[in-house]
Amino acid sequence: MESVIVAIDGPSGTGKSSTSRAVAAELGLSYLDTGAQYRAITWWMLTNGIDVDDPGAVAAVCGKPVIESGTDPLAPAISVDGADAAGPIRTREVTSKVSAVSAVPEVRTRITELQRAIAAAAEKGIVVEGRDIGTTVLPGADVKIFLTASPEARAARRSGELKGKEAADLASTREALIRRDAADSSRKASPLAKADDAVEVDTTDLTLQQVIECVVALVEEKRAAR
Ligand SMILES: Nc1ncnc2c1ncn2[C@@H]1O[C@H](COP(=O)(O)OP(=O)(O)O)[C@@H](O)[C@H]1O
Ligand SMILES: Nc1ccn([C@H]2C[C@H](O)[C@@H](COP(=O)(O)OP(=O)(O)O)O2)c(=O)n1
Repeated sequence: MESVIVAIDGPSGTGKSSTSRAVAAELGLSYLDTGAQYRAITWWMLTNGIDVDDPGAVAAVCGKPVIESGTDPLAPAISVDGADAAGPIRTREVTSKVSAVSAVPEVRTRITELQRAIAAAAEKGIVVEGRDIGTTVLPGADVKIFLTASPEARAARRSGELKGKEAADLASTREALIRRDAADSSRKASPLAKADDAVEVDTTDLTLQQVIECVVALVEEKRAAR
């Protein structure tokens, strides 16, 4: 069967990661979490004392960290300079700084190159999730999905994931999420946006299973039409 490239974009908490992993696993495709790559480079900047609010300082060193992404949807993995980074990239500190780092054009150029190389190497095809996959990274993707959901639904999903010290109340989770979406949507370099030819799926009142079925159906429809 010919390889297929699926781009899944949308704001935080719309279900991109869960949907992408499940669709890739079901269809035997590779999987790439591009948000994890931006989180990894942000984590490296913070660990190395770089002032992440200074775009010049970020641009000057953004070629240094070696970022490697696993592409098995059943075992998502990310490492920085050979060290497992899956845990540290999910802290609230990284989450609060990732929009500033990912707005730096030099960072985007570098990470976009990595993403295209990974997609090109995926023999059976790949599901790539992020913010600008359908518009910029892989504009020729076979299937493009743009997931949305109400801020209330997204905040409820996100705060359900946070535990212990990191747990925040619903209102502050909602505020942080809205702030990050606004930053990601308004930056100059490749902002969060729906591609003109993407299918928009509002997941507010859908179960995860329904979203997965919807995306699998769109991919199978595309394959059948070839
Ligand atoms: N349709 C859905 N209904 C309810 N919960 C969902 C749905 N889709 C995803 N979730 C849950 O919401 C949380 C955020 O999903 P995730 O896939 O990480 O979103 P994103 O990658 O867009 O930020 C996860 O805990 C996930 O299990
Ligand atoms: N293709 C992408 C993917 C993520 N980013 C940036 C912007 C996002 O706020 C961060 C983190 O993305 P991630 O998908 O991990 O975020 P959430 O899982 O939605 O919390 O990375 C980006 O600029 N471009």
